[in-house]
Amino acid sequence: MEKICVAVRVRPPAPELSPENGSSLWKIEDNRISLHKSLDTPITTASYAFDHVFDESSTNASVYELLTKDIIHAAVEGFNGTAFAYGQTSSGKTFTMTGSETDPGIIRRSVRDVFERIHLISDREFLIRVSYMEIYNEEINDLLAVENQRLQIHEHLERGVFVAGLKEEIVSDADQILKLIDSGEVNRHFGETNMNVHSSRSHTIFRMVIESRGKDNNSSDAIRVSVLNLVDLAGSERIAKTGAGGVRLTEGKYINKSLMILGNVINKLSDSAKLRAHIPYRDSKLTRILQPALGGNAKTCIICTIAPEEHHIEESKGTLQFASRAKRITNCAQVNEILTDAALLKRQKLEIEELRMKLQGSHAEVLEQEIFKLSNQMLKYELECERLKTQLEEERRKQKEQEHCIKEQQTKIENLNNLVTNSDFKRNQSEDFISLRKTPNGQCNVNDNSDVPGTPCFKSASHSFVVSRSNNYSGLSDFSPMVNSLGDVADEDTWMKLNKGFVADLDKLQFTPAVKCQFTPAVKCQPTPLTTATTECLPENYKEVEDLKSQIELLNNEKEGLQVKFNEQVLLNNKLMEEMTELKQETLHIKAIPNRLSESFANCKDVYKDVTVTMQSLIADKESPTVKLLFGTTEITTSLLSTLETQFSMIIDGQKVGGSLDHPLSDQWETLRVSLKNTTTSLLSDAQAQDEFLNSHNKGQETSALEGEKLKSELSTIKKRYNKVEKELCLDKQLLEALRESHEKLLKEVQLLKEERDSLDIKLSQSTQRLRVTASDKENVLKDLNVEVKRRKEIEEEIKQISTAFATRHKSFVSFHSEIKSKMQKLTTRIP
Ligand SMILES: Nc1ncnc2c1ncn2[C@@H]1O[C@H](COP(=O)(O)OP(=O)(O)OP(=O)(O)O)[C@@H](O)[C@H]1O
Repeated sequence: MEKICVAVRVRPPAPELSPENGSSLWKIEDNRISLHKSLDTPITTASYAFDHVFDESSTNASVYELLTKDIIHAAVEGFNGTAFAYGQTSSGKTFTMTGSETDPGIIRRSVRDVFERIHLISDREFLIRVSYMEIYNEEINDLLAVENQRLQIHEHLERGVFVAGLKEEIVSDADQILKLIDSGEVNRHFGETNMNVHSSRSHTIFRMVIESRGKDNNSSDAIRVSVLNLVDLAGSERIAKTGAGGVRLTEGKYINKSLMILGNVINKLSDSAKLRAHIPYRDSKLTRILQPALGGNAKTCIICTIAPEEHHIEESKGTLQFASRAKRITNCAQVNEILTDAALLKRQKLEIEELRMKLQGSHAEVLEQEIFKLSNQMLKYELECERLKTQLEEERRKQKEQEHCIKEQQTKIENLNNLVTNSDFKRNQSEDFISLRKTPNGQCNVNDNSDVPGTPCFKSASHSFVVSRSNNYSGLSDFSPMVNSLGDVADEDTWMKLNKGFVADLDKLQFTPAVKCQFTPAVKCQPTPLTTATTECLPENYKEVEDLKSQIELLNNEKEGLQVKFNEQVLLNNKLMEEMTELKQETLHIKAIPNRLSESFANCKDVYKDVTVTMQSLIADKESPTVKLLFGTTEITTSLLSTLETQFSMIIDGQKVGGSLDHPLSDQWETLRVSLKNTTTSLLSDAQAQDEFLNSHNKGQETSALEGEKLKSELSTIKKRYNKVEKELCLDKQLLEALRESHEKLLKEVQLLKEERDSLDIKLSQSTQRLRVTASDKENVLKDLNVEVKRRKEIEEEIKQISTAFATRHKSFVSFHSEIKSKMQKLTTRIP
């Protein structure tokens, strides 16, 4: 484990502002930077120490030499490496990473240094690939291929986190890379703000993948692959100071948000491991890409840049606090090797041979193997747990999708039900109307005097036929454009919190309402045209409506069946979760075993020491060969015991211990137990023989007899202790056996559960398929119904026209009738 290397660099004051207050308020002494009030009084609360502090006169060459060089060299050796610049806008990040013509920055120096280094390594051959990307407004663009925009991040078991579709150029010399960088720079987003005429509006990541292998083509040689990331972050900015508006404002908001997430990640990582909760790497593309550099397996350095001007003091303090927290982060860098099968085999053989040499003639090997086996088992459990966890999460996601799908179906069915109810109601109305219009013998009584001029009034109760819109429609969410929803990010308060190490509540910064509605307009915004229809049913359509109704009932039944299956699936998943918890507990038990073994072993060591001390005290002639042999044996055994103790502590600390896995567990324990017993018994019997010998020679001498008694009692105490240790060992063995059995049982159960889950998965997918078919059926039904409604409307229109024509004709008939009548009256009056 090694800490991230953190340095601070103060840029020279801007020419137009210099000298603002005579001299800088920041004082640098060795690797410490502190804020001084005027008259040179230091402010104690604002004093920070880092790995390096570079003052205004420092050059990129010195920064590279002291901070980055080692990481670049390590990258050539196979370690992942990352260097990035962090700081407020215009504080000198790009100057540090890219540099100027006279003083090239870290990126250019690294490129040259990598090739110089490679030329010095004569026994390996190298393959270098480079890529250059930027994260602009939370979208990844390829700077080496402009057509590659909005690239996605993916995760792979072996490759880790990677950007899909990013162009990687294979290069053979430094100049080629520098040309590529120049071409990439052209595509980078820069913009002018009040703070910086050439301000980076995106985070850029220049990446070199360095692969190497031995030149002699030895099959035992592994391929080393390391990734070197050189990152120039965009600077945090206060909108009031940058005077940003329009595009610049949007960019500023995205920049501040991603830096805030980076700050959150650093905060969480700087907490002690116990307090550390979930690290929110996934909250931004930047933190996802930098994940290996932050708490991962890379060698990392951060250069935090600050502006010396007095009006930037608050921002500079924020940057220094960020740097202080970053300093607490530890990474676990290791050479990244890809081993071929042959290389792996050869390497393991060598390791085994080495161990054998080390522990030759001792039983420690058995213990070693045991330890290795145990650590392997633990690793296996942990991997299994991780895998099950991922599966479970996937399962839950599927469930949610299913739930969502079922809800949608429910809404549709409810709409259809409404429609059918509505149609029934209208049908009743129609029937009432028709029965009103019919004479008792079934004939239409259109000439009924009570209804003259007799136009049928289908609209009489039209308002009661209007069905209200579904909730889905009326409940459209108000969504604002994405940019406005980011308002929280860019305001100054939030910015200040960011700089003071405040952990932002990211939920506030989510785009949920706007984005959700943008992505699901079909679901949210779909109107339900049928339910707004104001139509009436005619008798000839009853049957069709009845058919539709029964179809809908069928669909409802099917939906209920699916719901039941879904509930079953939820239950099963819960069960799986319980099993997982049990498995975890088992793993904890197993993890505790090395501790217990270590204790038993320490006891064993004590007993052995007691035995040897007693033996030595029993022997009068210190120069005898027995004594020499005893001393020799004691030394060897003690050193062996110490080695084993170290191995145990390594296991407990979670380090890897080499060994072979050939023997079964119980055999190893048995061998150890027997060998310990034999050794101790032989030592004891020797000691007893010595005891008897001494006794026989000192017979009659009272003092010696007493001494003999004392020694005897000591020996019996030792014997008792030995028996106790032996029992403990037996118990441990039993415990291990029991744990192994329960683990096997659990594995079987997990297998069964997995099979069950798979079969449920299949059922679920079948159900989903059926649901889809049902949905399309429903769609068809809806279409039919639409057609029907249209037809009814047309009929209604026709009836209206007929009624109007009838009314006109009736009117003309009435007027004709009255005309005739008046004519007849006139004629009648004329007739004498
Ligand atoms: N150490 C330095 N020596 C000389 N000039 C510097 C130094 N650091 C920065 N500058 C100058 O200060 C100005 C701002 O620097 P730079 O563009 O590197 O800032 P930045 O932090 O990358 O800003 P932004 O985040 O807006 O991109 C530039 O004109 C740069 O040349």
